[in-house]
Amino acid sequence: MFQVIRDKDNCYYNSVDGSWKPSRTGKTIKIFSPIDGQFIGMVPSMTTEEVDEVMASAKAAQKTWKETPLIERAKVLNQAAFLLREHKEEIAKVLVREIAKDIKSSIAEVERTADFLLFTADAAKQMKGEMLQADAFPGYGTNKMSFISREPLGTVLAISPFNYPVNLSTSKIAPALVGGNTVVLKPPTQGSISTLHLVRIFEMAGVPKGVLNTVTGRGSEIGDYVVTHKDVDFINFTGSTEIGQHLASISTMKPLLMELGGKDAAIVLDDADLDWAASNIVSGAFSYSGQRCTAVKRVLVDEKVGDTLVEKIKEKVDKLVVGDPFDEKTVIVPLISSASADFVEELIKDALDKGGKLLAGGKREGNTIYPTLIDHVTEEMRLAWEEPFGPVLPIIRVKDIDEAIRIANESEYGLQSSVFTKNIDKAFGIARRLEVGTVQINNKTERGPDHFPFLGVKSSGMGTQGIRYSIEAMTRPKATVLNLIDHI
Ligand SMILES: NC(=O)C1=CN([C@@H]2O[C@H](COP(=O)(O)OP(=O)(O)OC[C@H]3O[C@@H](n4cnc5c(N)ncnc54)[C@H](OP(=O)(O)O)[C@@H]3O)[C@@H](O)[C@H]2O)C=CC1
Ligand SMILES: O=C(O)[C@H](O)COP(=O)(O)O
Repeated sequence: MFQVIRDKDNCYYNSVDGSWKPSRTGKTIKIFSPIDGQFIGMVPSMTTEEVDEVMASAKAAQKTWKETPLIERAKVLNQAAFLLREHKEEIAKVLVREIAKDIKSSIAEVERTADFLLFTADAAKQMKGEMLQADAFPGYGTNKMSFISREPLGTVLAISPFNYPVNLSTSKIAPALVGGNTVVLKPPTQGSISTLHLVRIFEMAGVPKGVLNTVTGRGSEIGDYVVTHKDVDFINFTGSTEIGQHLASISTMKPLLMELGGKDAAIVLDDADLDWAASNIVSGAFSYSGQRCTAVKRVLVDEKVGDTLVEKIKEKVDKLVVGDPFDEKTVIVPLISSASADFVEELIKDALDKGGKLLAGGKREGNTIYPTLIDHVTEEMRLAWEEPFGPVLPIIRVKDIDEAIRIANESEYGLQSSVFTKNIDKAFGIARRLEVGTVQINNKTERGPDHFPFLGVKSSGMGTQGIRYSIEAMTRPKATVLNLIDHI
């Protein structure tokens, strides 16, 4: 068992300049489990002075870290991957307690994160600079050459959401570090204990002093100060569109990479394999109780096959196991907070009040919303447009492909879409017209594998993540131009 540093009252410390520091003021935030409301621990609510210290340490450490050979930076990532695998059960259990993610998905999150680290270390070693020779522009000749290498940006501020505290922190930290940046990590408050376990792993893996630091505290209190801090050179944020837009409005002249909310549609054509579509839709919509940005959040089905598809979906929804996240069979877990459950209930009620047909669920116990399937959802209902971040799936029946594309594109979001059909020509034609970052043909919407580009358009994000893409986003080209004087 490895120890994450905390005091006798179970208050965790922050990683600052290579050591673990308690709150200087004694101001802390208590973390309770969404499963049963039990107290799990506390984290410091850091002050602006404490944040300044973190930023100064990251800035100072960057000078040495960027000169550290790539092979040494990559070794830290490889070692962290090894340690994560070694401690995956312990870390997964912390995830289960803190964010009520079912045990199978929690273990998968840790394993996936270890793979992410290994792949990032390798990808960085494959990246190359380039050389360009001057050409046709008037006044320039072949005596002029630009040697282009990649430079780190400085200090990256990483802000991660509650639903993947380990994985979505690492997807920012690893590409930033391997690119020669230092990192200040602001974890989600509900999820900060899991994240501090991850940071301890990095420390054990040999990350040098000041290279990876943490700032705990509520985003609503300390967030704006951190985001607008003069020593932050890049912001990598995953979270809600509302907060993302706020950060974009206050962070002037700082490059941003943001993955935000979604309302991913699964479009099902009349020639689709309906069994395959139904399995994908149910696992896409309900895993971790729908608390995934890429969850299938609406089905747009050709009315000719609507009844058959709905019957198949319902059969699977009825079998979803609701309950204890520590049980390997559980899929439907308590939502992260009662406010989230209230919001999901509100959307369900609105749909039912306006004529939606409840086929499954519609029941709540504490923060657990039973898997809910609502048929005959129309464009007047909020559920057609808003992101529930909970286990509720609306079915919208459409008369043809054009109507499906119109409704899919009318969303403010543009993360992903699925198209289920056996006609590959149609699939590509529809994919071309959908305003999203990724179209999945005959598969649920999902982020992985993690070396694919992952991005949202419209209100779903800015910039592109994915291993190589993230390294590129957190480094910049540096051009050194050679001018040959005696050019023959
Ligand atoms: N597209 C994608 O890849 C993903 C998108 N999401 C989206 O995220 C949402 C759910 O995640 P959730 O964690 O609730 O999202 P939030 O936007 O509430 O929080 C995300 C992070 O931002 C922090 N934060 C809040 N306010 C500020 C601020 N003013 N300045 C700086 N940081 C701040 C939060 O801290 P604190 O916890 O202290 O409030 C947390 O660490 C959903 O909308 C979902 O779609 C989630 C995962 C992936
Ligand atoms: O945080 C999220 O919701 C993710 O970025 C989605 O990842 P997943 O598709 O692998 O669950």
